[in-house]
This record gives sequence, structure tokens and C-alpha cells, in this order.
Amino acid sequence: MSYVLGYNQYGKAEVHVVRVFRDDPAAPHDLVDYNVSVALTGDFDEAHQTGDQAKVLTTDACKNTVNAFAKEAGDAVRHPESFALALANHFVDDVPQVESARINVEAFPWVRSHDNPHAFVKNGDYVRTVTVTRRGSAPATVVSGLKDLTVLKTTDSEFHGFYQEKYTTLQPTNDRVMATAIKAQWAHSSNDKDWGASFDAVFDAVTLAFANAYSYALQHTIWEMGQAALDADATIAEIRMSCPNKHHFVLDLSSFDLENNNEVFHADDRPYGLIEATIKRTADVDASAAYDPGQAWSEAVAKVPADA
Ligand SMILES: O=c1[nH]c(=O)c2[nH]c(=O)[nH]c2[nH]1
Repeated sequence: MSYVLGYNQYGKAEVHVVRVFRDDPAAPHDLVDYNVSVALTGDFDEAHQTGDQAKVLTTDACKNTVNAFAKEAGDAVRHPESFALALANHFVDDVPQVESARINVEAFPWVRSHDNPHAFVKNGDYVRTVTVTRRGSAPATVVSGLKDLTVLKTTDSEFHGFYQEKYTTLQPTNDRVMATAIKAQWAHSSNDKDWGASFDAVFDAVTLAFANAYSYALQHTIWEMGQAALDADATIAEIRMSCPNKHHFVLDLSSFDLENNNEVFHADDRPYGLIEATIKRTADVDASAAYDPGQAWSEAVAKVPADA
């Protein structure tokens, strides 16, 4: 039997590096906090099939590169997008046997504490995310994002008029709490931009749309938030959103002779509705390959012969 080695990739996952910017002794310190994962593809068949590791850039070297670039890459380190671009370009341009590099970054926000020049508070409200993919001589693709951004509104949310059949028991409502933990990823059509300003504009647009848009369903709110993100930055091609519906059920307090006018809720944790949608600038945008492509990078579409 001669089997075939299919898609393979390797690299170091979750290199957690913190960089302090303290070059100017008179200036307040700054910092970035990144959890970086590297995935490489290329001429690595022999490493698997004969055990010859001559072409294998060690995952230890991948880790060292991330740490060294936190100093060496200069101002590119200040934004997760430019840091990931510098790393992806290095692996593809400087290591001949590497055909593609995918860099995932989780960036944990810290904010200055009490205007102190060197004290910070970790902002656990959300995590900023980046996926940069670079393959051969094609330009790198950049997907920015955020996750775990939990938001809630106490009114201006309805849900009614839905399909009825024998398993439908949900009562319609004209006034409910709506809450979700936003995960969003957006693909850029240009890599020549101010990444920090772009992120801030999308963050503001998405949270403002959640707050201000009257909601007839979480689907409807995702549509509003996605459009607001595209409005906020003209070089975003599309945005993908994934939002769990964090149900808040009105508790029945009548046994205690208490009225509950949408004031006391059970915050349920599971199951939850999971609402996901992509909002694209135009119908012909297809940025699929820009997201974490994983095994989808394989050229061949998997086909299992009928007689297999
Ligand atoms: O915003 C919502 N969308 C749904 O599809 C749905 N389904 C459900 O039971 N509650 C909700 N809420």
C-alpha cells in the first residue's frame, strides 16, 4: 500500500510575549501583550516520510523569532497586524523551504492606570485578534478582529412574528434584554493603513450600532453592526460575526406577591442561540482564504472515490 501525505503544517503555538516601549527615558512607558501562533507549510514531506529533518525550521526557532521580532521589528510591534505581517513575510521570504506562513495573534489590551507613566490595568473586556496569511509571492492577507466583547441592552429589543409549528413554545416579546459576547473578524482589502485607527473605528462603530440600533432579533442587530463596521473603514471587504444569544429570562416572582416588570432575570448560560453572519461590501467579495484557512489551504478539494 502506498499512502499519500496530505495537507500538513507546523509551527509554535501560543508564544506569549510582552513588549515594553521605554526608549525615551522622559516618556511614559507603553506596552503590548501578544499571544502569537505560527503555522508553516512548505517542503516538509521528508520530515514526515523519511524522518530527514534537514529542512525543518524548528518550532523552537519559530518561538525565538517571535521573541526577537518583539524587539527587532521596531514600530511594527506596536500593532498586532503589522507585527504579524513582519513575521509572516520573514518566514516566507527568508526561509527557502517555507511556502506559506499563517500568524495568529491574540492581543490583550492594557490601559494606563491613573495617568501613571509605568502602571497599567489589564482591560479584560475583550481580546483583539489578527490572522495574517502569506503564501508564496502573493501579498499577505490580513484579518483583524475581536472576541469576548460582552454587551447587553435592557430594552429596545423585540422578538416576535417567528415561525410557528408544534415544537414552538417561545412567547413573543416586545421588550426583552438582549446580550451577547461579540466575536467579529474582518478582512482588509488594503494592507497600507493605520491599524490602530482602523481597529478603534470598527470597535466604536460596532458597539455604537449595538447600543443605538433598535433590534427585532439578534440577526437584525448583527446586520446593523456589520454594516456599521463596513461604513467605518472603506478598505474592509467583509466582516464575519459570531454572536451567542446570552438569554435573560424574566423570573416569575408572583409566588412572592411581587410584580416583575422586566427587572429581575435569570441569566442562563446554556444552551444558547448562536447567530452567525457575514456582511460583505459587494456580492463578489470572497475573502474566505484570508480567515484561518487551516486544512482548507490544500489545493485539492477532498474527494473520496466511490470505491474507496
Ligand atoms: O434574536 C433571536 N433570534 C432567534 O433566532 C431566536 N430564537 C429564539 O428562541 N430566540 C431568538 N432570539
